[in-house]
Amino acid sequence: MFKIQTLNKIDPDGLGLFPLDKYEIASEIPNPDAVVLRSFNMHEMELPESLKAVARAGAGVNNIPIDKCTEKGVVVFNTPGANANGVKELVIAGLLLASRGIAEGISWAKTLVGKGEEVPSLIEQGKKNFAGQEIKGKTLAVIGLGAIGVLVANAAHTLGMKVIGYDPYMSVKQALQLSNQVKWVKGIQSLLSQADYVTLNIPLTPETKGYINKEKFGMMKKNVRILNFARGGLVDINDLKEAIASGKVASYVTDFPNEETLKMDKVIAIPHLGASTSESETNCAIMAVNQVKDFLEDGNIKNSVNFPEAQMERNGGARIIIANQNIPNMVSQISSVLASEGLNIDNMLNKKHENIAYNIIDVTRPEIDEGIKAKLKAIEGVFMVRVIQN
Ligand SMILES: NC(=O)C1=CN([C@@H]2O[C@H](COP(=O)(O)OP(=O)(O)OC[C@H]3O[C@@H](n4cnc5c(N)ncnc54)[C@H](O)[C@@H]3O)[C@@H](O)[C@H]2O)C=CC1
Ligand SMILES: O=C(O)CCC(=O)C(=O)O
Repeated sequence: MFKIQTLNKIDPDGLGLFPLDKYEIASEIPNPDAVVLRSFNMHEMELPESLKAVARAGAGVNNIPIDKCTEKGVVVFNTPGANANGVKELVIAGLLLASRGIAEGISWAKTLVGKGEEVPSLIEQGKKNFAGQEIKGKTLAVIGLGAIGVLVANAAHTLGMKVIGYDPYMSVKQALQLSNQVKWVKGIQSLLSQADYVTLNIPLTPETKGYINKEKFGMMKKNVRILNFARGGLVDINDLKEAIASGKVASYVTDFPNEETLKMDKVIAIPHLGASTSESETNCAIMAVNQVKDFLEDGNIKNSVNFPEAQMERNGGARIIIANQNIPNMVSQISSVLASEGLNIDNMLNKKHENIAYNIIDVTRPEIDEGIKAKLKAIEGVFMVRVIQN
């Protein structure tokens, strides 16, 4: 039986893919083989020795201690693109919220409760306070042309915006999906100096923390509107406060409010709703669960952020999976151990990601002695071994 711990509510269409004759699933469960989560912060959590996989039903993995997981041989998965359309739609709503007094106007209209027959005329008198601008013809700068950024860029173009994008690491797959009407800009200064609107669609990492700061505000035009549906930590909040006070920033729409931004003028705070649609939740959960199953049952890896892609058809025999440091002479030491046990390698895959090598080895015997694990683990540089019997 595999044990799955869920740290957030995971869509039942996904969780239902774990067959109950093979899997036990609970929010609290001793010795889990895998954790499935959304935004739960795992940084303070002790990682159980039994843990083999962590699956983020979503894109951002800044809530997961990736380095700690890697050291322990725990494979971390995410679900690239599975919620991108949900976020794109909310970013488009954000463009409109940043342009018109929609949020402020709605709050004001509610204050008229009790005014009876005067309400229609009060509405007509008060609406002048909430007038805005149209997005057509304005320039949107998209920072991060990944799954979400590309969808936002293409959609904004169809709404009549001039769209420019910046992503020094854009993948070929994303480049092929980007409309040829979106202008790819090489330098951040050039990008920001043209923008009426800026949308952030990059991950939060130690390198991108405080990415939008005093220096970047300095590159922007007056009255710029900023959309942050990526992570709160990407924006330096003290610098934002100054930029709002000086009139540089006309509106900051964020899916990640905190105590400070909630109190600030010109901030529209949304309670992290980017991926909160039934479609996104289902897509993410299905993808996360399928990836965990494939890993636990067959050692295959798809969409991991810390391990290489590795998929190999089973041959009907037992399978050994081994993770080791990516250093010379490992494969020959591993095969020597297997040969000394009289095991014949039928098929083998060796893949690398940064300083990790991952091996899938199928042998002809249907079952192998678990004791072999100790011998393989004793090889210097090997940090994870699993035997999957047929
Ligand atoms: N509000 C919400 O509910 C959601 C928020 N997100 C956030 O949005 C982020 C992006 O999501 P996806 O587009 O799905 O991820 P993705 O991985 O497909 O795209 C991220 C893109 O950012 C680029 N990038 C990384 N560092 C950069 C930098 N310094 N400058 C410019 N580009 C850079 C990458 O090359 C990549 O193309 C996630 O990491 C997550 O933090 C994602 C999903 C839901
Ligand atoms: O699960 C959620 O609602 C959060 C989605 C998100 O922020 C992400 O996928 O990075």
